[in-house]
Parts: sequence; C-alpha cells; structure tokens
Amino acid sequence: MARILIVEDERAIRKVLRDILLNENKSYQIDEAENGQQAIDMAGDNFYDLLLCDIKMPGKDGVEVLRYYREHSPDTQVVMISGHGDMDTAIECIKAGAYDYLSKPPDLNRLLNTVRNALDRKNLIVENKILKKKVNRQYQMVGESPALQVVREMIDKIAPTDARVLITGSNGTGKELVARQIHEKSNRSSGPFVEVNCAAIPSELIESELFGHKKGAFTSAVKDRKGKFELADGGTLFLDEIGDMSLSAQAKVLRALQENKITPVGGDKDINVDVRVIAATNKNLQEEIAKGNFREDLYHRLSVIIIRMPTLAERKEDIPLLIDYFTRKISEEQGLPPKKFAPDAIAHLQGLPWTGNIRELRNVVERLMILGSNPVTLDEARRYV
Ligand SMILES: Nc1ncnc2c1ncn2[C@@H]1O[C@H](COP(=O)(O)OP(=O)(O)OP(=O)(O)O)[C@@H](O)[C@H]1O
Repeated sequence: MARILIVEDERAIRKVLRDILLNENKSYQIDEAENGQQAIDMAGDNFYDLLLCDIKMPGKDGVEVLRYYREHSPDTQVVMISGHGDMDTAIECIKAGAYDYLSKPPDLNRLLNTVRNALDRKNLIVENKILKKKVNRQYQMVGESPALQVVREMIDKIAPTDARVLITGSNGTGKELVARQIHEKSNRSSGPFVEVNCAAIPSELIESELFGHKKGAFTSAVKDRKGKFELADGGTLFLDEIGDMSLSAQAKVLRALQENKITPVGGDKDINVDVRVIAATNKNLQEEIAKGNFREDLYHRLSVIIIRMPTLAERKEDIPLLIDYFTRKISEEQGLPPKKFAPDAIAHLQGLPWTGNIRELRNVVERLMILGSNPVTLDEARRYV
C-alpha cells in the first residue's frame, strides 16, 4: 500500500490526479495538500512514499517543499509538476534530488509510468537499507571490555583513512570481523569488500587468484580472468592468513602495493588499481621474517597500522554478553527455541581457557542450545564442553 501526497494549489488538478491514480490502483492511499506549507506540515519521517508536487504555488513553492523533504524525509520520492515557464526550475529540481518532473497537463501514460517507477525506486531504497542493516548486524562486534574498547577506538580512527592495516591475533579472535568493520565505516563502504584466504590457495595458483590471468597463460587458463586486486577496485582487499603466502607471491604483492599496479599472469599490460589492503595473520611475522619466510619490506608496507586482537581469555568479562548475543543469533538463524544460561553455568564458562576463542564459544553455545535444558545448567555446561 503506497502513500502518496498530491501538493497542488488548484483543486481541479488535485482531483484529476487523484482520480487517475485511484483508477490505476485502488490501494493507493492518497492525501492532498493545497499549498507548500501544508505539505511541509504533513511530512512525517519517510511517511509518504511519493509526492506529486506542483512547482508554482503561492507562499512556499514546490522547490521549498522538495528541499524540506530531501532533508527530513529522504526516502520519499518527489515528482515535480511544472507548468509553462518553469521548465528550467524543473530541471534544477532534478539536480536537487527530485525523481522526475511532469509537464502540465500531465500525459496519462507518462504520469502512471513515472509514479510506478518512483514507487519501485522507493521500495528498492528501503530494501537496500534493510539488507545493509542485516549485514551490519551479522558483523556486529559484541563486548564492552577495555581490551575490545581499544580495538573499537582504533577502528573509528583509522576507518576513514586509506592507511593499510595489519590485524594480528589467534584464530577465532575476530580479525575478519574487524576488517569488515573498517571497510563498513570507511568511505569505500559502497565499494566491494573482497576476501582472499592466502592459506587456502595453493602457492602455484595464488598469483592468478590475486592478479588474474590472460587466456592461454597456462594450460587451464581458457579465458581471461580478473584477479582479486582488480575485483576490489574502489573498495577493500582483505588478505587473510598473509603469513602463509609464498615468497614469490609476496614479491608480487609488494610491487602491487608500491605502485598501485598489477599485471595479470600472462599479460603484458599493467592495470591501475585503487585498493585499500587490510591483512591479517595468526603468525608472529617478526619470527617469520627472522626465519626467512616473510619479506621484511612487505611487512613494513602492510603494517602502517597494527591492530592486535585480544584473545577471549584476555576479555573474559565479555563472555556473558557474547553468550546472550549468540543465543539470540542462533535461535534466529536456526529456528531453535531461545534459551537462557543459568548464572553458575555462565561463571563456569568464563573460567575455561578458550583456545579457539570466540569461534569456539559460539560452537559451545550452539551445542548447549541443542543439548541443554532451559535454562542451561552448570552440570550441562560441564558435561558438554
Ligand atoms: N566481538 C565479537 N562479537 C561477536 N561475534 C564475534 C566477535 N568476534 C568474533 N566473532 C565471531 O566469531 C567468529 C570468528 O571470528 P573471525 O572469523 O572474525 O575470526 P578470525 O580471527 O578472522 O579467525 P581466523 O584467524 O580463524 O580466520 C565469527 O563467527 C565472528 O562473527
């Protein structure tokens, strides 16, 4: 059910527009305003899906109404209605954020098409927002401990910059989560976030994976393929497990970082890329450098900013919050009944070593939600962990 506001000082035109729209779709909820001030008074926070707004009106005109709605009800689509002589203003209105304009008297087909398209657009915007919220919720970082607070503050400071970041820490401490948050909070957030797990790709394939290849570069290269650097253009490239990358691939990555250019395998032309690189590792790279497994020059290129992820054992005070978060999330995702944990069961879990960190805690919560009673008891927490 779409909500439409017709803003027009001539009663006859309001009636024509209303009749046409209702004839098209009886479920449209249509309100009318006879001047600009009234339209502004009627604006709720994205209450209307669409405004059909006359440009010339006594008192506050359509341009002022448009400005007000852009600022206070930004999802509402505004279609201007222009009479003779205000064509230039109509075009200005498009630049100022109006969806489209219609000339008076409006052509029936054009009016209906414009209304349909504007309403589709409004729906898309809303769907997009919901999706974004869902994604953000998926990558929520839970915890109030001082150790996590330090990480949060770092993220807020570095996200808006293009500085390269190296995230270190044991498995399951949330390194990928941090990389995603940096991307989401950066001005590259509308660009892609591309992840490469350097440990999972065989060393002979990593160059083609990162830089792409040209058809015929090797036996299985049957067509040109873009690499991850190119796919991440305008966004963020997350090189996970960078400590497991072969030395020859490291040399190529170094060049890409130095020159912001890559060459596909089997190609002879460089491609410019605009990519922010975030790397993560659970290895001690200083030790890897000493052993000759990691290039020191690459380390310095990657580690402009270093974020060290605390282990879960270093932030045990977050465990109750994490348990609560995971129970709600798992019950939502898997349709399991929501469960509480008895205080002594939580205290017991807080005392465990958690070598697998947050990933391990999540698994344990899931296991106890399936196997335990409600609330999960101390005995069950002992038995199943
Ligand atoms: N602070 C947190 N709040 C909520 N969930 C978290 C938090 N930290 C990590 N997680 C969750 O724990 C799991 C492991 O996190 P993530 O994959 O980011 O860790 P990682 O350090 O990159 O692990 P690995 O080194 O094994 O790749 C994920 O499901 C992630 O969503």
